[in-house]
Amino acid sequence: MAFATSRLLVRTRAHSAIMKNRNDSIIRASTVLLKSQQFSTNNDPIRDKTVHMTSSRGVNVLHDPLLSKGTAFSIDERERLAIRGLVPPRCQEMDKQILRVKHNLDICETPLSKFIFLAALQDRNETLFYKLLIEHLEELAGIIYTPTVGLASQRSHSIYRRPRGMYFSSQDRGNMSAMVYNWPQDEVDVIVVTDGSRVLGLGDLGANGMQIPIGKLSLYVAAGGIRPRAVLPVVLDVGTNNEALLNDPLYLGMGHPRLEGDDYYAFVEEWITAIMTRWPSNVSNIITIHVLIQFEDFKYPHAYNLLNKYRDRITCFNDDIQSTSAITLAGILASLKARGLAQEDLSNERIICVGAGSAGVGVCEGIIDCMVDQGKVKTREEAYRRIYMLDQNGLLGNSAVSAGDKSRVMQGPERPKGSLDERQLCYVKSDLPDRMNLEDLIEEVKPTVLLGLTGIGGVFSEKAIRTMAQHNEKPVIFPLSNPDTHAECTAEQAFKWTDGKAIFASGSPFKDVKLPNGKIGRTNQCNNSYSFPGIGLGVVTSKASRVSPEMFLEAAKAIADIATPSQLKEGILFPGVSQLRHVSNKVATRVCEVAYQQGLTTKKLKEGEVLADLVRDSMYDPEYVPLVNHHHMA
Ligand SMILES: O=C([O-])CC(=O)C(=O)O
Ligand SMILES: [Mg+2]
Repeated sequence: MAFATSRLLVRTRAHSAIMKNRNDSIIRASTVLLKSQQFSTNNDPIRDKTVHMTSSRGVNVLHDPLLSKGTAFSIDERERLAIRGLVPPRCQEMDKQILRVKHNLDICETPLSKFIFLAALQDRNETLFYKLLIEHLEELAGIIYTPTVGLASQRSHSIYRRPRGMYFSSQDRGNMSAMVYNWPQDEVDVIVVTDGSRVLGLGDLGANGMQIPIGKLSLYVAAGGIRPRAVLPVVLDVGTNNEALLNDPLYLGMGHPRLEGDDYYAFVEEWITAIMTRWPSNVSNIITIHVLIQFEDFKYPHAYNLLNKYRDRITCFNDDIQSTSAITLAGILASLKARGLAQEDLSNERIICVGAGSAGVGVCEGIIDCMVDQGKVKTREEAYRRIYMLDQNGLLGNSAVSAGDKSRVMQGPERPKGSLDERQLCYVKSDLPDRMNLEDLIEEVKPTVLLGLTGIGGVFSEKAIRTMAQHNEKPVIFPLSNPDTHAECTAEQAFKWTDGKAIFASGSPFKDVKLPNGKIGRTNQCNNSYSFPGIGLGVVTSKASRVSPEMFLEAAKAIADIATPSQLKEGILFPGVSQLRHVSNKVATRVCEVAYQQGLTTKKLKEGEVLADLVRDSMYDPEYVPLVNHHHMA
């Protein structure tokens, strides 16, 4: 493949370009980082690190979560930042602080109370929050991210404490280009934005959807090494159609039905224009300040329409369509190896995808891209024949659309219910009974892989899964909807109904299952958290101007290559969530290579510089650095 042959050359060029970028970004940073030895930092516990220059003093330092160290300020710092006497006398090191916060977290009785505790910690001291998160990533990802973030989103208005991120609402139309200057950071690397219209598999949660960008960006920092001060969570509050929220006096979003049609797209356009003015992306190859926009949890078909509208204009991607696709493809590729097959056998698979929304269609497009890339199918049409897609009415068949009738291919609410758009149309199977149900379809086509992207808990019936097991030595069962309560089946069910033969992956975490024969049924978390942090890190590090489909394809291959043969044999497809930083590093390196290969960045690399090292070195590590006040310097 082309990427492989030129990788060496790309490495050297890419590296020097990125070094220059880093220097540029350090110089233009509003808060300047300098070597500590250049200043008198007498008795500072931390030497040989950078210092952080700030214009803040006194309580403003203590109450800024990006600056605060809680009880860890040194005597020197207390003096020069005018906080002497404002904190308890003992200077405590971070490991002691970690002991305290972990203990306080452990005595929280419910996942939701842990969520609230962690949010409060993040609002007090981000460095400590990220240290704790990284040290206990596997345990805490399930709190700040799926599944608990789902519950926190549903309750967001009643557990509200402090604001985080930015809200743009229907009453802000005409003002967004001024509002963006209310955000205090001049440098933003990643924005995650949602309109709250399809929060995980939970549907329309309006402005409560804010918890999702916050959670995703926490993973961007913890797993992807993006700097905490360079992330911005955003909600576009265009109203909600959720009656319960509209009638709830505590709800904090706009109390009207969603804007749709032209009003909706004009709203998003105004927001994008405001963002691009405040943090311009690449302008005709002259790379200026750069921001990556991740669209998150937009309902179908808005998710696709926005992606298609902006993907060639700005640096953006849609997480549910593209990163879910990358990780699911990685799971299927790894499962081929786990079944003793080669990754190149993908085109021989028969795949059923239950769910035809943004995630379902996105996942299948990624699989098709890979089949075409492997060259075993001649055309995309041939690849489409390997995938059977169902929506809530069964197999996509003739009745939903009289094939070729483009007049029915419409977007948005105007589209007649039950009809398909041009993306879903590709999967219509005219040679099978129309609207066949899942069980009959499995019996008929004997699929090797069963994917669930419906958002509806329990749609994989016992009969469906048992039939999968009849036809496969190792049936691949991926109930991918989030959170766990919306998974198409549980891990217990998948292993029980396949007599322990399943290769299992879910969107939200499930515990391994003890099988009656004493063996362990291994569960895998096939969640886009394996892909988006690394893709973002790669784009930010390489300063790529666009996020290309090849980046997702290469990310999938990189992730599929991580599990060892013995892990694969046991049914382990990915390393555990505790290894996310390692996975992100690998993904980001591959993404950088693609960026250089495709000419999506113009920065030069120095001779001999290695891209993988550069990615690793650019990752944020939560450690306290000495704080110095501008006035003190003068
Ligand atoms: O957030 C997650 O766990 C995965 C995701 O993007 C979704 O389900 O919408
Ligand atoms: Mg999502």
